[in-house]
This record gives sequence, structure tokens and C-alpha cells, in this order.
Amino acid sequence: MTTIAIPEGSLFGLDNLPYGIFSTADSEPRVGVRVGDSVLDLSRVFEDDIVFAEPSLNAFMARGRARWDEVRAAIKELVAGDVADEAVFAVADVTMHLPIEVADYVDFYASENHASNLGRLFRPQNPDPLMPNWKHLPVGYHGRSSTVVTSGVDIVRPCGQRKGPNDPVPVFGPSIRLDIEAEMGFIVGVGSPMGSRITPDEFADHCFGAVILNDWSARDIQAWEYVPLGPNLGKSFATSISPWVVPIAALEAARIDTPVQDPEPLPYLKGTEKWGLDIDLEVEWNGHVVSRPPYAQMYWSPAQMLAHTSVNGAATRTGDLFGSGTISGPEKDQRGAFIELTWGGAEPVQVGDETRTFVEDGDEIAISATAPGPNGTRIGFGEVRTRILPAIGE
Ligand SMILES: O=C(O)/C=C/C(=O)CC(=O)CC(=O)O
Ligand SMILES: [Ca+2]
Ligand SMILES: [Mg+2]
Repeated sequence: MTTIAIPEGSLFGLDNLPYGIFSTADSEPRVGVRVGDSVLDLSRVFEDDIVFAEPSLNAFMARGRARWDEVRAAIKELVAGDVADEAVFAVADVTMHLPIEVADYVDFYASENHASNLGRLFRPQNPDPLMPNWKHLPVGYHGRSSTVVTSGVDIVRPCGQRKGPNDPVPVFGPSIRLDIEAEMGFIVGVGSPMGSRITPDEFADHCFGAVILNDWSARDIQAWEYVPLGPNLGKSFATSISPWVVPIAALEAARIDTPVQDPEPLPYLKGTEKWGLDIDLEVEWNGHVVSRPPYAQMYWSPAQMLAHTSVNGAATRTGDLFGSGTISGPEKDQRGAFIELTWGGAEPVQVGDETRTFVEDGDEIAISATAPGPNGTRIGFGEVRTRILPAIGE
């Protein structure tokens, strides 16, 4: 038997307990929970519940909130005592996998600073950078679930059509404006049948947890294709999420009011509970921090996004993933996309000894996040780290 040591100040103490899918060199992917610098094998400690032997969290997530709470309490109790040696692995010794089987993937646009900046860059002719609908509903587009991958999975630079202002006709080739979008992703554990709605106050009964999300964006492909139906191939080649899913229950101390919403949202978007979240992100470009986006500034809450998604009676399912939209604060060094940080490429940023506008082949981007825990502590989401490989055929 062994005691799991939790280092002083760990971002993965008993108030966090994120779930993930891990394997070792000689074992299959299964459900683990992170405790300090260790992974506790839940397929081992809860042998009687088959959901923990699954290669995704979906079966566990589908069990519902009462079971989530029960398992979380049981883990805290287990970890306070001794656990079987065979059930504990060092984080450094395991491989992490995509934690969920992604059902539908929708990405929102909930940061007022980001939406205003992109409006100025994409639609400079418009007097108001925000579209008229923006403050009335959480704007979103439907993404491609099959290309959601986890940290450590390299991304091949996408090819596609683009048409620059001086190109008489569209040209085809590798994207020359490859960008990131630093976001949080929210995962539906328990869905809702077609013809029903989820209210904002029912959020915690449906949402299982949160991850960091990088919505890779080829700005040149996007700018040419997006009118009038929104992003398609400029976004669908890859979306990266962090491997540890932080349970919604771990975010109690991070819950805050959203910024004042004016005009007042329609009744179906109003709840009585606070679902703004005080999460701090950090974006590293080749090992250098270039931005610190504050989730606390997001205009629309994840509870409002889920309510909006289902208000027309659309079904939601276990494994649905919705992105918050790029997180940008009011300051330049709080912008969550490089198109904003470099103002469309016009203002290169210093990345160590080099300068950058958009992402180059071989670059590595890492996004990490932390949030307040109880009693002045902090909890971590870990990171999502990705390297960019040259386009196919180059
Ligand atoms: O304003 C536009 O035309 C485009 C906006 C985006 O690309 C942003 C997007 O994907 C949503 C977000 O992450 O905020
Ligand atoms: Ca996005
Ligand atoms: Mg994407």
C-alpha cells in the first residue's frame, strides 16, 4: 500500500481532482484522476464500476451528477488513506489521451474584447465592430468533432483557398496566417432530449467539467470562405484540448458574476446562479509567455451558452463540447489570438530572440490555466501543448 504525496502548493490537490484517460507502455487507456504529481487508476480502485475501464470518460459522465459527486467524495476519502501500489502512477510515466469521445462541437464568441477586435480587423467598413445580434445572444458556429485532439498531438499546417486583396483570383496552398485561439471548453456529461431545453440554472446537472481549448484558425482561409455562413475549413482542421477535465464541482471558488449584460438578455438566457468563472490563462509561444487572457472578462457565461444551444429544442448529448470563444481582455497582452496580438500581422511580437506575426512551422504553442480553489489555494487545468508541422507535400 502507498500514500499519495501531494506537494505543498500543488495545483492538483484534493480540491481539484481532474479526470483523464491514461495508459502506460504495457496497458490500455482507462480512467484516472490526477492527485498531485500522481495518477490514481480508477479502474483499479473502483473495480466494480465498469465505466472506469473505458477508453473515454463518456460512460462515467453519462451516469450523472449524483454519481459524479459520489465518486469525487470517495476519491477524497481513498486518497486520505493508503491505496494499492499498483493503482498509482507518476504523471511523468503515463501517456494521456483525448479524454472524451466528442459528440457535437460548437464554438462560441463570448469575449466582447475579442469580438470587437475581430470585427475591426475583418469588417473595418462597419461603424460598429460588434454585429447587432452580439449582445442579444451568444453567437456560435458548429465545428468538426472528428478533428478535436489532445495535448501533444502535432498539427499539420492546413492547405486551402485564400484570396488576398491583391489576388485577382483565389490561390491554393498552405495557410500563411495560421493562428491560435485561447479558449475554455465545456463538456456535456448528461444530455437533453430533442424537444426539451436546459435552463442556465440547470447547468451543473448537465455540464461535467472544463478543459483548455485551442481553436486553431487559418485566418487567410477563414477570411475568404466565411461569408455568409461562418467559419468552416479555416477552423475544422484541428482543435486541441487539454487532457485533464476539471470537474465543475472543483470550480466553486472560481464562480463570479459575468460583466454587466446590457441590454438585459431575454428570459431564457437569465439564471439566478453565477456562472462567470475567474480562470487565468497563459499563452506560451516557443517557451515565451506572450499573453495572459482573463476568463473573468467573458460577456456570456457557459451556462448561457448551453441554454442557448438547447432553446430551439435541439438535443444535447454526452460528450458534446462547446468552446467559450477566444478569451481576450482589454489589454494588449491579454489577447487570446495572434491576429489580435499582432493586429492582423501589422505589429509583430517579440518571441524570445525572434519576432512573429502568425505561427511558423516547428513553433510550439502551450496554453495553461489556473483558477482559485478554496481558502486562497489555486487549482490547475494543466496545459494543451501543440507543435506545428509543415503542410503536406512541402
Ligand atoms: O468575427 C469573425 O468573423 C470571426 C471570428 C472568429 O474567428 C472567432 C471564433 O472562432 C470564435 C471565437 O473563438 O471567439
Ligand atoms: Ca474560436
Ligand atoms: Mg477548430
